[in-house]
Amino acid sequence: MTATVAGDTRVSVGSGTPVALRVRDLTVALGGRRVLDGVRLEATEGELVGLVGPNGAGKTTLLRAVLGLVPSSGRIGIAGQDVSQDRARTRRARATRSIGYVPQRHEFAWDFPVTVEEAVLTGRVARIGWLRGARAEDYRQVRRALDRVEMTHLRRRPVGELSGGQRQRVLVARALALDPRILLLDEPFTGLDVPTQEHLTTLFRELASEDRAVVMTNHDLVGAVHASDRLFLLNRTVVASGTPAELGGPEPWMRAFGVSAGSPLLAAIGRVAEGRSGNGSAGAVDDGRDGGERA
Ligand SMILES: Nc1ncnc2c1ncn2[C@@H]1O[C@H](COP(=O)(O)OP(=O)(O)OP(=O)(O)O)[C@@H](O)[C@H]1O
Repeated sequence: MTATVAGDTRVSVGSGTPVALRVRDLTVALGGRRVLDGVRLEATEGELVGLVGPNGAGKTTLLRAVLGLVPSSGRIGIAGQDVSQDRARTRRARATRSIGYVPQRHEFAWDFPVTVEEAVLTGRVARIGWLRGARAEDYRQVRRALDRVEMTHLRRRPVGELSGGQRQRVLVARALALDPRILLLDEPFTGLDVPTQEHLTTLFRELASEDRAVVMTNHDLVGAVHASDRLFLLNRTVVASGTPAELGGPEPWMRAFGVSAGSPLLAAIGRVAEGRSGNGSAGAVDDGRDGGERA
C-alpha cells in the first residue's frame, strides 16, 4: 500500500488503480454517543464495495459523513482531495460533486407532483443552483442518466405512479445526473423482488466497470457476498474487510453481527464453522475474486 490521502494529486494503491474514496480514523458522535469509531475504508475506481453490518452499525451514518452531512473527525479523501471537515468548505463542496448519493427509497418525497425527468433533474441542483434555470447541458445529462437506467420511456410519468424497482432506478439516475466518479448506494434492494435486485446488481456492476467506485450498503448478505469485489464488515468500526474469498471463515461475520457459530446467517452465506457443515467444508465460497486487505 503506497497511497496517502492528503494533497491534490491522484492517490493509488499498489496495483496502480486510483483510489476514489479513502476514509481514515473516521469518528462520529450523535446524540452524545459515539456511533462510528476509527473507521477505515477505501474504494478504488472500478470497484464495487459492499458495506454490511447489523441494524444500527452505522452504515448510513458513514455514507452521510462522507457527504459532510454529519459532523465527523478523521480524514476523508475524495479523488485525491483531502476534504476532511477542518478543510475549506469550498473544496469539500467541489469534491462532493463527484459523489452521487442514492438515499434509502423512503427518504424521497414520492408524493411530490413531479415527473421522472424532473425528479432526475433535481440531481443537478448542486451544479445548476436553486435560482438558475436548467440549460441544454442539464437536460442532456438527465437524458443520458435516464437512458443508463432504462427509464427513458417513462420520463413523463409522475414519480408517484412508479413501482418500487422503477423508483430505485429514478434515484440512481438522479445520482448519475452529475456523472459522478463515486456512487454511494444506501440499501437499494430493500423491498425489491429477486429478479429486480439481480437486474440492478448488473447495472451497479456496469457502473463500477466504467471506472466509478460504487459503495453499497446491503442487508442481503448473500447478494453482497456474490456481487462485491470487496466487503467491509461494519459494527461501529470496521471489524474486517477483504474480498469475499478472504472473508471465507465464520469469525469476522460472527463478530460483526454478534451471532453464534450455529447461526443460520452463517449457513446462508456459506461461512459455517469447521465441524458444523454437512460436507466437512470450512464454508468459504469460492467466488473467483482475489486481492484486498484486512482492516
Ligand atoms: N440523528 C441522530 N441522532 C442520534 N443518534 C442517531 C442519529 N442518527 C442515527 N443515530 C444512531 O446512530 C446509530 C447508527 O445508525 P445508522 O442509521 O447509521 O445505522 P445503520 O447501520 O444504517 O442501520 P440500519 O441497518 O438499521 O439502517 C444508531 O444507533 C442510531 O440510533
